[in-house]
Amino acid sequence: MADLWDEYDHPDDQITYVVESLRSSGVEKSITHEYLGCNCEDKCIPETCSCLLRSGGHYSYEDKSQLQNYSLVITDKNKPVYECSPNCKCEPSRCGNRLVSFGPRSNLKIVTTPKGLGLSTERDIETGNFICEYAGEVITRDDAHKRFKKYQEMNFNHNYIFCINENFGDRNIKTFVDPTFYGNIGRYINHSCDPNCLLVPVRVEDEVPKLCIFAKEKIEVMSELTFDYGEGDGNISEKKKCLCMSHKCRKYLPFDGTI
Ligand SMILES: C[S@@+](CC[C@H](N)C(=O)[O-])C[C@H]1O[C@@H](n2cnc3c(N)ncnc32)[C@H](O)[C@@H]1O
Repeated sequence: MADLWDEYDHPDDQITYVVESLRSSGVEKSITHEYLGCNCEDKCIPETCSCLLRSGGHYSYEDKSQLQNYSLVITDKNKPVYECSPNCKCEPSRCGNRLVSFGPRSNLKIVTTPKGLGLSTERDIETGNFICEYAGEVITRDDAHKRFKKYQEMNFNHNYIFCINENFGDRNIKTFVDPTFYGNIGRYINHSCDPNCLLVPVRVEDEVPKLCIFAKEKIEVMSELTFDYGEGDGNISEKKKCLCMSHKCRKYLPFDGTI
């Protein structure tokens, strides 16, 4: 966290900009550090790198110096995606398994939309490219419920609390992120029932995933970036009318009734 920086800020100074998610103390206690990282002496390749061998995805790229052009390729949906981390022995400048830990892409812009503020791009984006993390406070399920109720009582216009629900075999993992007061540029991404982005949990250094937004398709300059809040079982929200205007619109914002 200490070295990470990005070029963005919030238009509202009541919101604190954080470059990556912060963990509330209740969440910190549940972290296990069983896996320490790979022992690759040179670059990491899928056949030998222990991070890539345990990962459900890898990045494909032409030129290691062009991070913005990396694309995520999911190879096994039943495994979490793991990036190499400072615990790994590989040389960061040669390792191709590090992307989201370097922060969001450039040329993102906060815009005004009928859904409130939104996020758009001032440059074309290719399929699979990384956009940014949906960063905020990682909170417990209990806290998510309490905060949601509190924010409703305070008549907040928007709900930012997001729950990602992952299933790996018998294992179910729910991660709750709240960027209401501490968040990054990702908190402005609106929902669409026909989105151009996708949320993928990526693990760097620990088992609490970063909620990472990738381009689902080629995105043209000045397009609004959206993802489907319902994909990972979605945000915690009241039934609110969806304004995505797509022909696939499901009429209401997704609501996660399972949490
Ligand atoms: C993560 S915030 C997105 C940024 C927000 N629009 C803002 O102004 O800060 C999620 C909230 O934005 C609004 N929103 C997002 N997508 C929407 C949609 N498709 N239709 C209507 N409202 C939407 C809802 O109020 C939702 O609770």
